[in-house]
Amino acid sequence: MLENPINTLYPINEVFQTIQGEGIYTGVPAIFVRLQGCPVGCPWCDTQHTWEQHAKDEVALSEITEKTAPTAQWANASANELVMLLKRKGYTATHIVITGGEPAMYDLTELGIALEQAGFKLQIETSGTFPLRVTDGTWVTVSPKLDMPGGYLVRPDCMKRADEIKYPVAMQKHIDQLDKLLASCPPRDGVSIGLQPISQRPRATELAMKVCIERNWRLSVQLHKYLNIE
Ligand SMILES: C[S@@+](CC[C@H](N)C(=O)[O-])C[C@H]1O[C@@H](n2cnc3c(N)ncnc32)[C@H](O)[C@@H]1O
Ligand SMILES: Nc1nc2[nH]cc(C(=O)O)c2c(=O)[nH]1
Ligand code: SF4
Ligand SMILES: [Mg+2]
Repeated sequence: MLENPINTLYPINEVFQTIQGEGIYTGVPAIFVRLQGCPVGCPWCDTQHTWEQHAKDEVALSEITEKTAPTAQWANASANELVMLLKRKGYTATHIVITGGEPAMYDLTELGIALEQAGFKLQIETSGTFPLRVTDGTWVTVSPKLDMPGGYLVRPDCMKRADEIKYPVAMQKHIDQLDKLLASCPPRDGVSIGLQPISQRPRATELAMKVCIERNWRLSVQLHKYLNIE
């Protein structure tokens, strides 16, 4: 097999334009490209329809942009096909968020180069459990996943590459887990750390606010869920 295949195909679950609802870029208009497939298995994951990639769910790329509800359907697209699709759609956002599923399962270099050449700024949302293959200019948001059923470990190299850490929390145990991770795999100096309450639970939000104030960390509330947008 070629080391660096040209025309990598990416399994695309959905493409849509909205407002970034999480992390440092909250509020920024963004095009989301959601890739299919994730083996990490977070029990509270809000995109479980992306976990499995079944052949029976493969559809044409044109069907992906017409989705009106979340489904497990996906379509293969090359980086160039995706750029052409974005141009056809006439989106106004210049910020692209590659998410999933777990997008770091795929080599995103070719996709990043094509999108950057087309004038877009890239951000990836990742659990930090797969080696990152992204362009140097890609903004990397690592949302570490610890002790999840899939048994994947957070990688120190992902923690070092992170431009932002965004940790989902519901209880004190999660803060303790994060503290341990930060001690063993420290991010670079000055990297923003944010806490994201799991599923808008009031107790989770209270805990996240309290710890953010104590530590001078950022709160990430999944703005899109309060606004009822995608
Ligand atoms: C669906 S994941 C996809 C990207 C990647 N697999 C990851 O976990 O970062 C996108 C973001 O949503 C967060 N997330 C997923 N389910 C959530 C939930 N129920 N409440 C809060 N955040 C959630 C994840 O932690 C991650 O930051
Ligand atoms: N509006 C909006 N913002 C988001 N930020 C990260 C998301 C994701 O699913 O990765 C997400 C999402 O699904 N919608
Ligand atoms: S790693 Fe991300 S996509 Fe995968 S189960 Fe966890 S939150 Fe969901
Ligand atoms: Mg989401």
